[in-house]
Amino acid sequence: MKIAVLPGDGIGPEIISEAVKVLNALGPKFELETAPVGGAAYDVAGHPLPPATLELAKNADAILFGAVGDWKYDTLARELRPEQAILGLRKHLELFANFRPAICYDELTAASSLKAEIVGGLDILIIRELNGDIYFGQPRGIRASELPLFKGAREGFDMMHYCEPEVERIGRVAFEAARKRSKKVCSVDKANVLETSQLWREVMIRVGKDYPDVELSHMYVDNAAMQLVKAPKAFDVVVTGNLFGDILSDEAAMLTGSIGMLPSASLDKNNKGLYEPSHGSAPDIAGKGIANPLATVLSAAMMLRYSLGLPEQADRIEAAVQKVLTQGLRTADIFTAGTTKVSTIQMGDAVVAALSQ
Ligand SMILES: NC(=O)C1=CN([C@@H]2O[C@H](COP(=O)(O)OP(=O)(O)OC[C@H]3O[C@@H](n4cnc5c(N)ncnc54)[C@H](O)[C@@H]3O)[C@@H](O)[C@H]2O)C=CC1
Ligand SMILES: CC(C)CC(=O)C(=O)O
Ligand SMILES: [Mg+2]
Repeated sequence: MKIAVLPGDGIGPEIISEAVKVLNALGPKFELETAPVGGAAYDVAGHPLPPATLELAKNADAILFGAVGDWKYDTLARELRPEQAILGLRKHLELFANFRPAICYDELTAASSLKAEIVGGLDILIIRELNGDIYFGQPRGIRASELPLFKGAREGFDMMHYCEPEVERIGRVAFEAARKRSKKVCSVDKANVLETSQLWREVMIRVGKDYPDVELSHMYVDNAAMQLVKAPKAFDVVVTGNLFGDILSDEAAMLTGSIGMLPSASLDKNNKGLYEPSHGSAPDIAGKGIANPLATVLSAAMMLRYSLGLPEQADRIEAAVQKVLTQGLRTADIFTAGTTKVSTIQMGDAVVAALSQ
């Protein structure tokens, strides 16, 4: 089984090293091939997603991705920015279905910024559409305005856009996922204002008729943002577009204690996938050895389950993560009084040790 390993920038290489360490300790032999991506690729090849990296990703059975981006690339032309690498991979490989499970481990309720009774036992699944919306819509750009009131002033514009089949396919993914959980889907949109969302809602209702056993509800995104911190356990599967899903999943991350705990899977229609933590490259803590590698380790577990057909190995990793948390080991982002602070590498080592305990 061939895994493309793309560490990227910032904390990317630090957290990927720990996930690779865990994969190598499992038993099954994986063929791991590493390639530069993001700013690291721009530095060596002049492009954030060089053809060789894209080829490797296309030909692998799965992709393990760290994170891309750094402030030092912020002045580059948009097409050369590191973020284009992850957007490009998602688009080229048609990874349209992004699974972001937000689970609050009992041991981490104190690490959440919310009260324990609000987040204790939380287990929700955000399903974010990943190939459309305002992130990919055309036209977009910055130009001189033609608006009478602002004529000649610079204006920025991005097209929010969804085609009916795009909404339908992510809707089906969400309903199927809900069937394996508590049979509830909440579709989040802004249908009171946006045409795109009106279409989104109409399609969700139509697709929902094929899943009479699943309860479909709808919520405007502003209310969803509020309900996520008010009563997050009222949700089960949340399905939403690219932009709203990006924002809501970072919000949900804090319910679990830290964004360093939130893994993700980005899947195509055949369950080929890219696996990455939900967070970014965290340049503010890069190189300090304090990043939490667990979101990446848990993403590797999702990879074994969804793309590589090794659910028992995925279970082993998840059980090992549970064990290190029970042992009281915490990176700085989830540290609370009475627990033991460990580095990125120590956390990875502890997960490896827990695999055989
Ligand atoms: N998929 C990707 O590669 C993504 C890349 N980015 C890029 O990452 C860069 C930084 O973006 P930000 O908005 O700061 O988001 P970020 O997610 O990188 O960081 C936000 C905050 O969370 C903390 N954090 C993130 N991951 C952590 C971890 N594993 N352990 C402990 N703390 C962690 C950071 O230190 C920071 O304070 C930007 O260039 C952005 O474009 C952002 C999101 C996704
Ligand atoms: C860096 C962006 C392209 C995406 C992002 O923030 C995310 O996927 O969570
Ligand atoms: Mg994001």
